[in-house]
Amino acid sequence: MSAREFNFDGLVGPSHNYAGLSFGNVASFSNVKSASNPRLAALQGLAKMRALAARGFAQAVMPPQSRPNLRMLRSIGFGGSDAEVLARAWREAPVVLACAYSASPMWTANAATVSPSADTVDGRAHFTAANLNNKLHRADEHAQSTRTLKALFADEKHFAVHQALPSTPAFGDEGAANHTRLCAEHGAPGVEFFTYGRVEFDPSAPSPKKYPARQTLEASQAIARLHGLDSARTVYASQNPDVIDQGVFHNDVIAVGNGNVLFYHEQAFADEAGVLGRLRNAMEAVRADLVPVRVDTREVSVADAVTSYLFNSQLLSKADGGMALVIPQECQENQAVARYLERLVADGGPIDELIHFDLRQSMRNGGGPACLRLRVALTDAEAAAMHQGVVMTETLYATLVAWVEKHYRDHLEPHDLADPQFAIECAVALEELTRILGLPGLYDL
Ligand SMILES: NCCC[C@H](NC(=O)CCC(=O)O)C(=O)O
Repeated sequence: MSAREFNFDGLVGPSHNYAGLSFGNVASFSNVKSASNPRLAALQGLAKMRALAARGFAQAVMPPQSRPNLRMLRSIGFGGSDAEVLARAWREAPVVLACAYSASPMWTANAATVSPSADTVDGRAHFTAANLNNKLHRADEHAQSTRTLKALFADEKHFAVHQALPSTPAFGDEGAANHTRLCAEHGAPGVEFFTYGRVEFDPSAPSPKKYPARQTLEASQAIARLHGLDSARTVYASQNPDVIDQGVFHNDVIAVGNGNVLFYHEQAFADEAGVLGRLRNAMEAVRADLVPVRVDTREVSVADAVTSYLFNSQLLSKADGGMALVIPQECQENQAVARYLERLVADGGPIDELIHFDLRQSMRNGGGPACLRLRVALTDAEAAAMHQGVVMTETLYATLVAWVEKHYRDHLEPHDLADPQFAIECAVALEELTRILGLPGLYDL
């Protein structure tokens, strides 16, 4: 059956800020407490959505989550009126207040793992919201992610939306950032490729020493079961723990796949040859040949990959049969990466075009083009059955730009989070957004 891959990009929320909350994510740590520009962040994200939609790629928008997360603050003992909760949290636990204000749901690659209907036993598209339990500021996202996915993909004839896995270290799950689908074409059965950083019940398995491994094998296996995947077409691979310790906190910082192409760094996996062998075998079952595009360390070091986010790119199939790599402009500012990319598109391989965007506001928190989008391959019938108000069009783009310009601040510093007026501003903005997107009751306020 023919299908198209929709990219659901996260709309950056009005409280986008830099709080250094993600230990192991180099950019987040280095920009702690610097001033952010939520308006610019949202406009940069929207510009990417619009440009890709205008090129004919299927593009949709995923709404932000409601911030501040007063429910979380109240659950840990901050009481009284909303203003009192915020004032006391600011006084006693400013980092926790920043967690309650994080706009991190903008990185929708972490919202869920998605298995298209061509891969699942019941022929429905399956979604499991990621519990993101490794970080306080992200650990509550799954509740709204589930709610949002249920609102967008409500038709149970076509879609199954699962609750997040139990929120315990054994089931650490970061969603599609550690999940890749390889296939001959989006509508055909594919191979689902899960990467993990740690195995809870095998202490002898490789794991990083310095930074946390956010995804476990047990979580990936649970998702494959929930989605009803065929074990012959499901591959698990350990990330290389040494690269996690160099800032590769998600596999999508060092590898990206699309169609039958896997673009990856030679140090991405603990056992490169074994992984490629298993992928090749699994792909035989779907009559597709794996095309690995391997980047050697002598061409691009892991450090250059982490600062430029070369692999946190989107790899998109074009109508002409080629593939475009959607990269952040940091790739062109890094000499080794820029030189590599020139050769890549000239060498006659599957990737023949570069599309670059200024996503600096997101990049400063460690989120590149790939972090900002959730891939959902949908047949025509499924695409017609999902909520239509989020599909990116020129009209929606213009409406959202006007909405951002009306509601978003262009300068946000840590102390602004203590201002009760700011919480009201955020609530008013999202209330209007539910009307723009035609999603009344989206938020459980
Ligand atoms: N897929 C990209 C995710 C980036 C995200 N950054 C953050 O949450 C940084 C937030 C801050 O530090 O304020 C993370 O590490 O999970």
